[in-house]
Amino acid sequence: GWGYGPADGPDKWAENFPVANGPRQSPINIVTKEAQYDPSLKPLKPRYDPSNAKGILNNGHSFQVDFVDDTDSSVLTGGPLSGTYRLRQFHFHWGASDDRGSEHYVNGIKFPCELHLVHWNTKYPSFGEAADKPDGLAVIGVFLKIGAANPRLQKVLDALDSIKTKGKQTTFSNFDAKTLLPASLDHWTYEGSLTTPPLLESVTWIVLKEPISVSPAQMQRLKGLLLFTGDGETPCCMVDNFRPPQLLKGRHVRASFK
Ligand SMILES: NS(=O)(=O)c1ccc(O)c(NC(=O)NCCc2ccccn2)c1
Ligand SMILES: [Zn+2]
Repeated sequence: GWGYGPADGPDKWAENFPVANGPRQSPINIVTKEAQYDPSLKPLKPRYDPSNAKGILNNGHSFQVDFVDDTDSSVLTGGPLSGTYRLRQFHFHWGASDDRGSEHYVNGIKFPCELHLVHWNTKYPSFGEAADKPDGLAVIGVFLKIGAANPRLQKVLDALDSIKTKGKQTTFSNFDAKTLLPASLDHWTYEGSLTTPPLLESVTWIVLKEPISVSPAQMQRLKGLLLFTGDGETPCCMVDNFRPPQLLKGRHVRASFK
């Protein structure tokens, strides 16, 4: 399988996933001066139902909180999107130390962590069907910066102790993903891809300008997760699970704000 180490990491992904060298790969470095304000972008409208939260899973390269996505009760509309996108899961990327961890950069600045809220276009019958269509997915990226402890993260962090190793999952109910979003929904948007294999070029990226806070102690708990291992193998810490920025290849980033 793929991972983030020297033998199976981002520099090796093109061997099994040639789209890694494609025209709309993610993440990217967002150069804010080159992002054009687009007044036609509508306000972003995340409408999430906390009762759709289902479970939390250690998938071996991150952990994700999964949502029931068989109705339109937790959806994203607006921004650059036409149509309705259903919330499927959210997950994080982070570093071994706080000087790295995010996938997107802003003017070359890295954040210690980045949250991704993954949605799929309901014009398709399922996530799997949507995952390889050019307008199939929409991911909201939220930067986390070191500061005051973020009480909204606590419930997620408290669940990590029960999913220490790859494949472990546990129920995770009644969680409002909207509480993880910052006050402002100002964003940059561009056409990109999944940032992990299979690197499908199906994602409309919506990267929020305003970060949310995370304390050093809270970051520490993320780093305590074990990954890339199943039970019984030598445990190693799940850290540095981020892909570096990819070439723009002629793409334009739009801004929803002046
Ligand atoms: N990091 S990201 O771009 O937000 C992102 C979002 C949703 C995803 O499914 C992935 N990647 C991921 O889950 N890869 C392994 C499972 C998979 C996902 C899609 C199609 C086939 N197999 C990455
Ligand atoms: Zn991600």
